[in-house]
Amino acid sequence: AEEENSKRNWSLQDFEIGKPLGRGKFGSVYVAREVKSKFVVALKVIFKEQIDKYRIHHQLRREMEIQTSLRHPNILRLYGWFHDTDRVFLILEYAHKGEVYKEMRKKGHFTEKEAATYILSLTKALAYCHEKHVIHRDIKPENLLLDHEGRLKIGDFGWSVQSKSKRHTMCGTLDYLAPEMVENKAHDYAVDNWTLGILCYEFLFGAPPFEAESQADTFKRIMKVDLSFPSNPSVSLDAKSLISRLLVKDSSRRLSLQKIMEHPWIIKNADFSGTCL
Ligand SMILES: COCCOc1ccc2cc1OCC(=O)N(C)CCCNCc1c[nH]c3ncnc(c13)N2
Repeated sequence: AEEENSKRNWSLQDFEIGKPLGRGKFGSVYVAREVKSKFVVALKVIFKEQIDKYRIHHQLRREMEIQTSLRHPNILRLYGWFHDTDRVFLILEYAHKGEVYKEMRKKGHFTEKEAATYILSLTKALAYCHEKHVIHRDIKPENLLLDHEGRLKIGDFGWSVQSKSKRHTMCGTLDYLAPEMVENKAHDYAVDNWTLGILCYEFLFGAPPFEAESQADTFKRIMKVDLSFPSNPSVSLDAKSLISRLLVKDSSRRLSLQKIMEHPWIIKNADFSGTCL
């Protein structure tokens, strides 16, 4: 059934459009239901004039080819796409519980069990991407989604690249960028390891570690790896040790994805089913 669905050329008539799920830089996302199968999806609508205006044809095409080719429980599926005269439509897996960062804001910060479960899910998804030579480079809370079981899904591949060599292009908001990216130096897979450290800190404390009033100050704090842990909320030494092994300036010395999965804090706290209900 799946293969004929992915080959089928879909059109807007095949879907009933539901509530809007949010607006991104290039388009809006809606809940939608495929009329015949009653299968619920997320439909991302991108206006062709925006694609032309921001000249993102090739990046969008690469991103869609990447996301279509990836099959992992912690990566949002891209089932297919279609277009009409002025819009491109992406047919995506629907994440019922929405954006991780909204959940984080609501709670202030996650428990060590929630944080460890999300970090483990992300690490597994990144290990899968890296073995397929895909570097994400733009993982931030608003790109992370939760399905109906509370399972984490990486939502959009804003700046992912198929790469074996080092990459140079600048991208993403500063808070999550590794020093070698902020310095616009050559970078490789290890940027995602750095970002895992940033996210682990933010999940536990409610804000990223190098946050500052200005981008210039954030830049300085990243370059110095100016890392400090507030005493409130109180966080275990194991968690701090993992974060300190990821937020390392020398990208070759950051803890590997395999070692993250074996870290005592992950083993002790993560729910290996990924749902942590
Ligand atoms: C070129 O695009 C590649 C794919 O990008 C996306 C795929 C799916 C997305 C969001 C994507 O990009 C970011 C974006 O548009 N927003 C930040 C606005 C909407 C936020 N999502 C809210 C949301 C809630 N339940 C969901 N279930 C599935 N997908 C969702 C959402 N969003």
